[in-house]
Amino acid sequence: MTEPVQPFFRPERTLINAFGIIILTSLFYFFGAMLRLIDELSLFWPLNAVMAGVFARYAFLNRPHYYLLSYAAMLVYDAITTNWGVASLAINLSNMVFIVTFAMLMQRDASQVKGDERPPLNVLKLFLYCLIASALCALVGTLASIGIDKYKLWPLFADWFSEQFSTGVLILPWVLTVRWPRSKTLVSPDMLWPFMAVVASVGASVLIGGAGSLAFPLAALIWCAIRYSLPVTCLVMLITGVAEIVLVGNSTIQFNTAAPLETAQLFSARLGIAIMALCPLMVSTSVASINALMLQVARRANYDYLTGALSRSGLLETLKKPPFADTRYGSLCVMLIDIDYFKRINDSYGHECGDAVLTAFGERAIRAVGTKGLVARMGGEEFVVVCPGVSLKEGLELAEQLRQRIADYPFNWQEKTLSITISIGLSHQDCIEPGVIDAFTRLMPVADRHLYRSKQSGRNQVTSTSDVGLGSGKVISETI
Ligand SMILES: Nc1nc2c(ncn2[C@@H]2O[C@H](COP(=O)(O)OP(=O)(O)OP(=O)(O)O)[C@@H](O)[C@H]2O)c(=O)[nH]1
Repeated sequence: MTEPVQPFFRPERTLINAFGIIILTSLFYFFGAMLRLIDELSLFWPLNAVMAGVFARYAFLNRPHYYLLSYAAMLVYDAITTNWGVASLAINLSNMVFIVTFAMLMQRDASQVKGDERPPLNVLKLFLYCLIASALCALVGTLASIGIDKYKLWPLFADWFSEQFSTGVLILPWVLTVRWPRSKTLVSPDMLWPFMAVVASVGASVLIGGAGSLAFPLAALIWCAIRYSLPVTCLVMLITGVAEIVLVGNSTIQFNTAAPLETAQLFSARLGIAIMALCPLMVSTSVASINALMLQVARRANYDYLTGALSRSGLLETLKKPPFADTRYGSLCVMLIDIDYFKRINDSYGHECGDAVLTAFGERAIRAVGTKGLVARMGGEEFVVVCPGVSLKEGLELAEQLRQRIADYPFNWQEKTLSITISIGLSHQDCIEPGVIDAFTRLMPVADRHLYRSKQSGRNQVTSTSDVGLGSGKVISETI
C-alpha cells in the first residue's frame, strides 16, 4: 500500500489554487477552440464541465474570487484569439452560468448528506443538474451570440443546449470520481477485453452508420461498468462519447448518406449519446455500491467491533490467505493473552467500564505488536497474537514488553484509574512447511496450557515453551 496522494487543490494553498484555476481554464478553453470543426460554435466544449466538476468537488473553491479568476481567464483568452469584443463578456458569462449553477447544486446536496452515507456518484441527480445548468447556460449564450452566429434563436439554443448537456454528462462523472490509484494495480490482458469491445463497436458504428449505430457501444460499455472501477468506467464512457460526437460532427459516422450533416442531427446525436451514458454509469455506481457494502460486511465479520482486533473467524481467514498461506516463515510464535480478574472489573464498575478496558487493551496490544504479527480477540477477555517468522527469544521479549506495559500504565475510565494485569501463554515452533495455519492449529492448545500455568502461578506473567534466559523473574518456562 502507498500513501494516498494529496489533491492539487487544498484549502490552505490560496495562490496555488488560483494558479490552478487559471491554467485549467486556459487549457480547456484551448481544447474547445481547437474543436471548432463546424460553424462558429465548438463541437465539443469541455471547459464548462471540467471547471464545474472542479468547483463541485472542492467546496472551499466556491468563493467569488475563484469564480472571477476563471471568468477573467476566459475573457483574456477571447481577447487574444477572437474579435468578439464586448459580446465576449456575455458569451463567457454563459460559461460561468453553467459552472456556478452545477457547482452550487452539487454543493447544496453535499452539505445535506453525511460523509459515510454519500454515494460514490448520484447519476440521476447529475443528469438533472446538467439539464438545469445547460438550459440556463444555453439561454444566456444564445442571447449573447445571436449577432455573432449565423443561426436563428431556436437552432442556436438547441445547439448550445445539446453541446453543454452532452459534454456535462460525459465529463462530469469522471471529474467527480477520478483519483490516484491507492496501490499499484497490474493490468492483466483479460482486463483489456471490455475496452477492446468498445473500440470494436465504435468501429462498427463507423462502418454500418445510420442513427442506430450510436447505440452500438452500449453493451461493451456495460461490460466495462461491471469489470472496471467507477472512475475507469467514467473515463471509457467519456472517451467513447467524445469519439462518437466528433465522428458524427465530421460525418465519419453518417446518419443519412444522401444529405450533409445538419444541426438538428447533431443535436439529436448529442442528446442520444448523453442519455446512452446513463446506463453504464448506473450499472457502474450500482456495482461500486455493492462492492462497498460487501467490503463493509466482510470487515464486520473479520474484525471485532469493540477492540479493532481481528475476530476469531477473521484471524483464520487471514491465515488461510496470502501471504500467510504460502510464505515459508521458518518459525511461528503464538501468544494467548487473558486479562486477569476481568470479572471483578465488570462487577465493581459495570459492563460499560469492562468494554472500555477491552477497547483500550486492544488498541495497546495492536500498537505493541505492530507489523510483527496479528492480534485477534478470541472471545471475552482472551486475545491471541500470532507472529510468523518471530523466534522464541523475540516472542518472549514481545510478550514480556506487552505484559509490563499493561501492568505499568493503568487505564483511565471516567474519574477512575484501573490497574490491570495480563497472563500470557506462549508457544513456539520452527516450521519447515510453507504457510502458517497448520502450525497455528498445533500451537494453540500448547499456548492454552501455558496460559493456564501462568494463571495458576499467580497471574501477571508469561509462560513459554522453553526458557531462553531472558532473565525476567516473570518468565516461567516449560518444554512441550
Ligand atoms: N464488559 C465485558 N465483559 C465481558 C465481555 N465478554 C466477556 N466478559 C466478561 O469477562 C468475564 C470473564 O471472567 P472469567 O472468565 O471468570 O475470568 P476472570 O475474572 O478474568 O479471571 P481470570 O481469568 O481467572 O483471571 C466474565 O464476567 C464475562 O461476563 C465483553 O465483551 N464485555
